[in-house]
Amino acid sequence: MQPILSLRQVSKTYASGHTALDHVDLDIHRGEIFALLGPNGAGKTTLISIICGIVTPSTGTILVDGNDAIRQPRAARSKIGLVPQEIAVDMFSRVGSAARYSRGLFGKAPDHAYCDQLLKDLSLWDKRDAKIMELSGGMKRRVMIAKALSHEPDILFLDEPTAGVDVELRRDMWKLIGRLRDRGTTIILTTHYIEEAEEMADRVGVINRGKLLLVEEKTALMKKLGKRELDLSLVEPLAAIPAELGEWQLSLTDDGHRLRYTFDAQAERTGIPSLLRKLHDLNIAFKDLDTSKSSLEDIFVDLVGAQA
Ligand SMILES: Nc1ncnc2c1ncn2[C@@H]1O[C@H](COP(=O)(O)OP(=O)(O)OP(=O)(O)O)[C@@H](O)[C@H]1O
Repeated sequence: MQPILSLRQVSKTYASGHTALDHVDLDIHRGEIFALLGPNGAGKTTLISIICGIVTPSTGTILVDGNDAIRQPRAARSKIGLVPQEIAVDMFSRVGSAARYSRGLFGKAPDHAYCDQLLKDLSLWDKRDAKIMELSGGMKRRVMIAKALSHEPDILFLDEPTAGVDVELRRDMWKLIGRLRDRGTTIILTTHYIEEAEEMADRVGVINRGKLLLVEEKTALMKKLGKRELDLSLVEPLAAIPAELGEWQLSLTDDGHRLRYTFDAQAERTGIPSLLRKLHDLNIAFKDLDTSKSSLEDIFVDLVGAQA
């Protein structure tokens, strides 16, 4: 299937001389949730702004559902809903009219039933007569989403959708994004909450200093780079790892009180039973054991750290 969004060799050097994007190639599949991860200043907002026609790229081409974002900006933009990082709405307008008004800006015929349904889906229906300034931060964010969806876009960009919102609202937001995807909307979100990508995304892209370092299926990425660790708290500290334990990948921490075994999370045989037997044979006793899995966060820190 044709990608819904296709970027080729997109670069942006601002007038200041700063290169915010450096030859980015990216295809987004129809109907997926794609999370773009990157630290502050990595180029995420610049990338979204270019796709939405807000910033002009220095080089490169962008096709939005077959429309050239530079030569056919209106057609390209009509396919996209954008929820920016900053809440930017007319605080005096009423919730009920915000989506209807935004729809009009895209030149779409009024469809009150559709706009009302949006408010219901976003749990804003009870607030339809409230002024936007009377809403909580989380509710204002929902209004931003209603406005972004008002013209029935196929692609929804969410720039840091849950920055500064509490845990409960974040979970609500994730559910909402899941529902939108179920209805066929392609969702691209930027985040520096790795947990968000881990929870939601089908694919993950990692960007740092304007370069797209990697694009991968989330589960494949976690399989490929994921490691597991088994930590044993020893009864007696060890000065060194005995030679008899050479076949396992072990390290000593905590002044020899802790023996750590790192193994491939996906391997058929973990090697743990044989390691425990060997420890028993060597009279190395432990009082506690703990396992952990490397998260997307560990993988991300390794990737970005390697580029530093
Ligand atoms: N208009 C501009 N003129 C000059 N430099 C800019 C401009 N806009 C952004 N930059 C710089 O480009 C780089 C990328 O910024 P961008 O906002 O795209 O990053 P980001 O990944 O979205 O970061 P954040 O998560 O902090 O929003 C930063 O170093 C930023 O200072």
